[in-house]
Amino acid sequence: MSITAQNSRRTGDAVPNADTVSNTRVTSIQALPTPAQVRAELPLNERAAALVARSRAEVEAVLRGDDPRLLVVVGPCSVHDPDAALEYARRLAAVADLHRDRLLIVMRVYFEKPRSTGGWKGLINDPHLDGTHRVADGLRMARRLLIDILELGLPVGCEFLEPTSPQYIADAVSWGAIGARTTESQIHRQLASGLSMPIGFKNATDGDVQVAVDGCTVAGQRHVFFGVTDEGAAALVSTSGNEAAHVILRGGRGTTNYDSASVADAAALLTRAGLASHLVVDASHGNSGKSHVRQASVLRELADQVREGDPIAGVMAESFLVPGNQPLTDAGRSALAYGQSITDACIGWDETAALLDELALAVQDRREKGSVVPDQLQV
Ligand SMILES: O=C[C@H](O)[C@H](O)COP(=O)(O)O
Ligand SMILES: C=C(OP(=O)(O)O)C(=O)O
Repeated sequence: MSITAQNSRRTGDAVPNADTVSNTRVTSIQALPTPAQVRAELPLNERAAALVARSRAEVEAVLRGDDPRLLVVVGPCSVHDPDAALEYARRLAAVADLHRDRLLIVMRVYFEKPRSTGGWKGLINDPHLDGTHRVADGLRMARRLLIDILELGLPVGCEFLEPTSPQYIADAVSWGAIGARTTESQIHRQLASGLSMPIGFKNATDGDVQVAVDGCTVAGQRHVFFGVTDEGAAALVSTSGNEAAHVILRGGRGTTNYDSASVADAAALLTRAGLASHLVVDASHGNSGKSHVRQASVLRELADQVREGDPIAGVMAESFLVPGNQPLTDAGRSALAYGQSITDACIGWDETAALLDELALAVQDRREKGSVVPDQLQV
């Protein structure tokens, strides 16, 4: 029986039956192409796979303190226009190459947006920005863009939100995040335990860091949970645990936690949990009050903290071609300015390039001072 038929409230039915009690609030269910189909349409070539494998290992080495560089995850808050994201990637690839001895730059390429109170949920969920939710198009557009960016020699980082979306794209991803709104979710912790790349857990939106530490602990364990096969059948997934889970400090509602004392407090929580104390700090979100202007000054302060030897293995920033952000209105894509965020405000390209220079100098100074991130001593 079709969902529509199941949903019809048959007022004449005196006795509920299996059809009338199921899916009463579901308006449609549509099949998607399977992960295997989308991956076969848009395969990862050997060069791209080698870059993914190498950059995942490099990120892990930076997080352990075995690689003295600073991880920098930088890019738009969200991708809404693949052409603009690719133009950004071309510019970033050149800068990443310039700073490759001091910075390990991973482009932030976020396709899934967890929203506080609703709104556009990202390119995969609504790729045409018009409420049509052509998710099959979104999955293909996302995968195409990841492959194009890898072709430039640039590794990519994503947030993982839908539990089954990684099967469509995760082979092209070198670093991942579980966001502040899902960091306490068992489903996302289980997911992280099976993901192939290092995964950062954000502290919660209220600023609680312990939930992110717990996220790392749980993601490090083995799990068995519901999933789908590459061919789209219901399945049981067993995982080995992700030993490269780490904490991302992103501030909270009205509070920041990027300063040296907060970083030290978080490192102590990790040590108490028996985890390595390496950290990533997000200059955006709660740490900047979502102001791109403030975000740039937070990054400058973080550069000083790196220089002084704080246990900061990586930083994150939201940056795009044009500074600031713009609303997505009913006029949709046609009314948007090119290269400007439609979610959080981003630092513009010129300032981003200058900030990356400053971070590279800070890493150089840290090295010359001989200070190292603490895990280099502990692991
Ligand atoms: O990074 C993006 C946003 O901060 C996140 O998706 C939440 O956005 P919202 O608070 O505007 O919904
Ligand atoms: C939603 C994001 O961050 P957070 O989970 O820290 O709010 C994001 O980085 O897009």
